[in-house]
Amino acid sequence: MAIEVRNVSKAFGDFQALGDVSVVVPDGSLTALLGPSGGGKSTLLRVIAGLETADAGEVLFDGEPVTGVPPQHRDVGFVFQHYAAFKHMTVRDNVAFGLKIRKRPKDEIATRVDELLKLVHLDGFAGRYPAQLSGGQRQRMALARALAVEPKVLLLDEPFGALDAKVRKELRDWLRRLHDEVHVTTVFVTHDQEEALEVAEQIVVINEGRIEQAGSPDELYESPATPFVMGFVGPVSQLGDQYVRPHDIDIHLEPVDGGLQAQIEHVARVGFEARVELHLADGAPVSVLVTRQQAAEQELEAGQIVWLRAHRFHAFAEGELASA
Ligand SMILES: Nc1ncnc2c1ncn2[C@@H]1O[C@H](COP(=O)(O)OP(=O)(O)OP(=O)(O)O)[C@@H](O)[C@H]1O
Repeated sequence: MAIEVRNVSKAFGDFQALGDVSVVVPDGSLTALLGPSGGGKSTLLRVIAGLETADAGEVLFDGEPVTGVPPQHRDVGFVFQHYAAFKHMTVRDNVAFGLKIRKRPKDEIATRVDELLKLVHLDGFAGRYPAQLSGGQRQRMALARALAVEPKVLLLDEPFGALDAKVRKELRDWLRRLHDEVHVTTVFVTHDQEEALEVAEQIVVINEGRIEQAGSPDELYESPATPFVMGFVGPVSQLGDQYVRPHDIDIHLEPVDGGLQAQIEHVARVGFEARVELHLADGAPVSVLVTRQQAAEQELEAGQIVWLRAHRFHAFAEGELASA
């Protein structure tokens, strides 16, 4: 199901959490709402779910306004960061819950729950209780439970936020594969740019209640609309009025046309790359990524004076860099 958010505003008291937000989530897509804490991501997700009412604007599901439709009638599955499982119920019963209250036939429930447990790789865990699962397994159970009633939309609010880095990474890959299998329109909230870039087909960058940019991971990385987006989706340095990715800067040992003089502070060799930290004449820090081979050929070392010139850069009329 396609979702359209049209000119939605939402204030809490005199605080504007969302200001005239418009965004389209294509049918069957996997979309990330990405941005810093307090930017309005959860509020937007909750407005889509019907858990918050917008002050102005509307949400449309497949072209139909859903204003006034309560959450339970919106056909959405919802998973939060801290998933509240029924502790006294087994994994099987937790997943079956939505189907039971919809009074589906018993054998249909059994078949569907088996399918879902397999889908989330918990087939061996049906008889366990939530307390006997790891955090990652519990979130997978939450997803199975949300998927059980075949929602048209899956809304995930930092579903892996409370888990450690390694488990998050596993679940990310898993969510991506799951989406390839079931294709339900999915919107997930994250403040982690790597998570958004790796998992999502579309990323909506939200900051201070406004949409900075919506696009594919490549579009955001290659053609950021604002300095905020550029800084939020990847490392960036400023050379005069140019915003530059570290791998788009060339280091020259002699002065070059348009080159800026800089001094090397530190050279760190990481894998097959070398990260060169420098500062410009005015003291501004710059980070450059070169191949290890280039660092060796140029004999780059701390203290050295070099000249920097970008072979690719972005310039913006206005705006400030995000500090991600
Ligand atoms: N029920 C509420 N009452 C008052 N203020 C609220 C309420 N819900 C959210 N806010 C405020 O609205 C702003 C946006 O909150 P929201 O949760 O949407 O941000 P977020 O981008 O999801 O941030 P986070 O990543 O920290 O969850 C925040 O400043 C928050 O304090």
